[in-house]
Amino acid sequence: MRIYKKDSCITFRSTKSDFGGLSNMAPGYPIKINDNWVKTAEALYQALKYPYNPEIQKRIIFANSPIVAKRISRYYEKFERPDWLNVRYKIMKFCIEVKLKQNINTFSKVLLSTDNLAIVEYTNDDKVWGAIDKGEYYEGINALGRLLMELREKYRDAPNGYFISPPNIANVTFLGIDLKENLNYL
Ligand SMILES: Nc1nc(O)c(N)c(N[C@@H]2O[C@H](COP(=O)(O)O)[C@@H](O)[C@H]2O)n1
Repeated sequence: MRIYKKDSCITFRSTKSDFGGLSNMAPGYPIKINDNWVKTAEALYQALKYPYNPEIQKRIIFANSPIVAKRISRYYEKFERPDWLNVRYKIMKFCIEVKLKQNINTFSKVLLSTDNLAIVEYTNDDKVWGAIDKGEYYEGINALGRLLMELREKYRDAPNGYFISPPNIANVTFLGIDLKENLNYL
């Protein structure tokens, strides 16, 4: 669990706020995977919970909004890959890396606009991906904020040499295509 003093971090929550582009729910950062457009990083992340079920993946990525994509995903929870809790951080890292790779000008601008401040996803109740309000500070694992900070450093260190690779885990499959073998989305 981490503590973030309010005066030394930037937060995001609503996709319409100043740093809203950092949210996985933010529109305007589409991702193309092997001829299939995925509207948000959230939809890609949710779809990758179901590598063995392309039909569920399609329902998720064709959802009208990322919130609905997440809701549909939750509905099919019992079909989630069994190792999901062990691989979810690597999958999330991959999703935001691809988001940056394919939206390099726009997303890098939002990311770099955070300077060196801590990035925190402020939530009401999700102390895993974000952090909750504790008065003068936020408290949570803030996994998404931390992955975004890592990504910011990686990109800032080598803006012209920003390369990514698929996660080093089994079964990263999207609509029947193994993303570790077919790399044309990179
Ligand atoms: N719908 C929603 N409301 C919030 O307040 C949130 N903080 C989030 N978080 C995002 O949901 C994703 C994680 O989903 P799982 O719980 O692992 O299915 C991730 O993108 C969080 O940033 N969502």
